[in-house]
Amino acid sequence: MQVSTLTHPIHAEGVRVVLGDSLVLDGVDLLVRSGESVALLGANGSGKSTLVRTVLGLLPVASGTVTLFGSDVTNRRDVAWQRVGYVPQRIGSASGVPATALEVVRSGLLGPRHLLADRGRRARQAAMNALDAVGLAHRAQDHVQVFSGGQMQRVLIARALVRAPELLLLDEPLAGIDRASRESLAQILTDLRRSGLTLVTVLHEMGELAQVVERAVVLDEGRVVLDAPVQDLGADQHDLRTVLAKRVEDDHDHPHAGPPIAHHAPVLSTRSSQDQR
Ligand SMILES: Nc1ncnc2c1ncn2[C@@H]1O[C@H](COP(=O)(O)OP(=O)(O)OP(=O)(O)O)[C@@H](O)[C@H]1O
Repeated sequence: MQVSTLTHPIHAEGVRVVLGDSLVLDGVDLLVRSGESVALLGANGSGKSTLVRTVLGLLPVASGTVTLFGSDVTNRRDVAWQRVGYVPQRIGSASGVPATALEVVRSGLLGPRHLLADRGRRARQAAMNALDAVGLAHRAQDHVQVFSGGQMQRVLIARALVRAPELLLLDEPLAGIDRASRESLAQILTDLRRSGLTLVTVLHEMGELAQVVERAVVLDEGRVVLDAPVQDLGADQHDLRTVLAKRVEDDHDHPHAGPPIAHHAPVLSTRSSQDQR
């Protein structure tokens, strides 16, 4: 049976976003189906975070449409926000008022319709379950100020998971964390994916998340220049510059084959995210 496109977790069509004097997104199409794991890749300033924030209805759309689970994000009251979790680019663990991991995760239940939901045993249990999903239940009462970058990232994921979303968007979850934490994060996201969660992850490069991602959407200067299953990218999928250069060659040889690509290879950093921060 064919599922109506209206119910897809994300459906963006022809999205243009202007910030200041800049056209930051220029006709972006993005369809994310239920259960998919999609990486948004691209160089610094290519528009990845802007696309995520636009999908979340946080930025005005100059033209085009964005729907979340079939509801236009510009009509915020219509959107089923409890179905959507968002993990922003990592905030420093030392910032903000002192709070335990449990308190940070419970804050994920706050919101106009959840004013009372942060109290009581049910909320505590939901927060503990979310901490358990990221392997931090045993640190529930510890202050996040003492957490490492990787542990803080896991707390922020738990905060997004506490409402049991169906779609989780993560902005640069690997940035600035050590290798062991990146591997642990990859395992957590693998488990979440197996549980049926739809994942959209902003990345500079796939790195440890290569096994979690099934589709790569590459942005360059506000446009989608590649949208392809990861398995089609070949063995050298970690080096996107090589992949994209090859795609351009293939496109030249077989102009009608494969997904649409740009006529120039976008410059993508091959350095790790850590190097860039
Ligand atoms: N509020 C703003 N006003 C003007 N320009 C902006 C604004 N926010 C972002 N931009 C510009 O939009 C472009 C895309 O930024 P964006 O943060 O979406 O890129 P990105 O791909 O996520 O990059 P990074 O990996 O560095 O986070 C950049 O050139 C940036 O300078």
